[in-house]
Amino acid sequence: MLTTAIFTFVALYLVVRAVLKYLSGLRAVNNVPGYRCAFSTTSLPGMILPTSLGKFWCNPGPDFLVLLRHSVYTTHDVISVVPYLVGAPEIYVPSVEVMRQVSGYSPQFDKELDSPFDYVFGSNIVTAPRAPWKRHRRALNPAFSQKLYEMVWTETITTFQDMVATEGWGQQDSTPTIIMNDITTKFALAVVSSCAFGLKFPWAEPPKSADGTMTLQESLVISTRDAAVRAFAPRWVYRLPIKYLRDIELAFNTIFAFVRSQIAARRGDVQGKKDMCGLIVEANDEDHVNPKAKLSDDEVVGNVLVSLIAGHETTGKALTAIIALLGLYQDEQEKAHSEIMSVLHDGREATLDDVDSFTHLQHCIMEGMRLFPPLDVLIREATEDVCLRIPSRIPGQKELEVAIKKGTIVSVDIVGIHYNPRYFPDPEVYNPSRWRDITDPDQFVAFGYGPRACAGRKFAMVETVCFLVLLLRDWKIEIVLEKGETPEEWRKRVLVAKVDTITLGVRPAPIRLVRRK
Ligand code: HEM
Repeated sequence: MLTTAIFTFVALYLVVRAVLKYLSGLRAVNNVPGYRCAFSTTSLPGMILPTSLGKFWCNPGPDFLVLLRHSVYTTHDVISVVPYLVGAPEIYVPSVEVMRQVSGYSPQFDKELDSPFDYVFGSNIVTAPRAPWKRHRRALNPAFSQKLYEMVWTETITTFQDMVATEGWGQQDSTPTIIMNDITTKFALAVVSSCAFGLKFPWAEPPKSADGTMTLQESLVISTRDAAVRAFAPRWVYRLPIKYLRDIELAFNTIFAFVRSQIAARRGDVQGKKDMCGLIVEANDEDHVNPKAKLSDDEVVGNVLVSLIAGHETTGKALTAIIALLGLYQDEQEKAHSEIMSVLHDGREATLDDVDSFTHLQHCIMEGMRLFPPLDVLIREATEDVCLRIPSRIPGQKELEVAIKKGTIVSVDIVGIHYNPRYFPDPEVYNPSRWRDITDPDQFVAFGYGPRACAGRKFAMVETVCFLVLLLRDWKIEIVLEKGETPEEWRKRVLVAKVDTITLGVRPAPIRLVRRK
């Protein structure tokens, strides 16, 4: 009897709580239409559970914007997600104008004040809200210097040569089928490890976990993909005999052991190298010269870890999409090749000073990142009640004013902006030359906007340009079709965007390199 009464009371309490949460969520987003579901997309369960938009069970999850980009915004300029169980109410907008309002310098918006990734990785430059972020940024800013970009250029060449030699492509006229995703992520990790941490990463022998069962790259892939599980699951679950959970435990142990060993080595290094890792460790010194840039022990670990993650997953995924598109659109590849040969007409090697001369190549890169931006949203939280001014998708219509409440998450939808026909006519078409006529630099949102824009933008661009110059100068990229498959069918099979908790990329992309005569 008593048990039934307690059960009924608890059930009633939960239902009332859910209804109140739901109603207050609707008020917070000013009743903007959208998805009504148990979990918000930025909550841990919302991130872990797959996207499902059924009538009886709705979880927008990580993929809904990619899946619905053709339908959602054809009828709405803004949508909301209102959860009744876990998470804050959310607004999504595919608008450059709103991005300026939300991701600019306004104190009305900040990064999420309680990011789940802070629990997993430690407070860091990427996820920290404004106040601690200033310290993080001061500590890391000096690392992003001309010296770093020179190192990125040199390391990209060295790693490229190591890759070609180790893979045995040097002696061949044509390579076997390559799954580009595997190559590019490993490549980007090798470059960032070397430039940011001074850790050489031989192509044949990538660093492994202490027991030799997991490479550093595998542990980073799992740590990023399953960060939400790590934040959500209690520690005891990792003792269960479930391979998936055991792998997560091993991945996190490997990555934390690696990062701590790098930090310890730097502390013992009296010369103190001024690369990214050296600067982060220095900012933790007892007698650090600038107290406004001092970092705690956990912040040191957090920053080293996210620099590794931010510096390789994104670049690797962007490179795969760009290479796959160049393989599919041979005319654009030939234009990029001709440009490279004309810049290097006297047969010399390219240098960092040449980067700006590869205009068409840069447009191919931007167009690839427009179609497949490695980060699909800029997530901010309203720090006070605020009115969003949202332009209409219909020419001549008045802008919409949406009053949202403090605590609402406002996500600037990068995919939505990059596929918005107001900014990019025929947005589905791969057309690198469109960038010749685009005068507003804010329309390219792949690296974010405002004070929190990507600190590694130049790092990534230098690496990507250098990689593609080396590749396209000597090799022709060809897509590998299945038996009876047409290039259009290959496009539909491979060039499909998928979000892996944090980053967006294409499906496994089979290509072949054919040596240019
Ligand atoms: C194609 C490659 C890359 C893409 C598309 C990319 C994209 C982005 C975006 C969109 C943001 C802003 C997130 C926000 O506003 O919420 C960001 C921030 C950041 N990125 Fe990147 N990134 C790339 C490569 C890199 C690299 C190579 C590094 C470092 C080596 C890096 C380091 C950072 C850092 C430190 C931040 C945080 C900046 C701050 O809040 O002050 N990124 N990135």
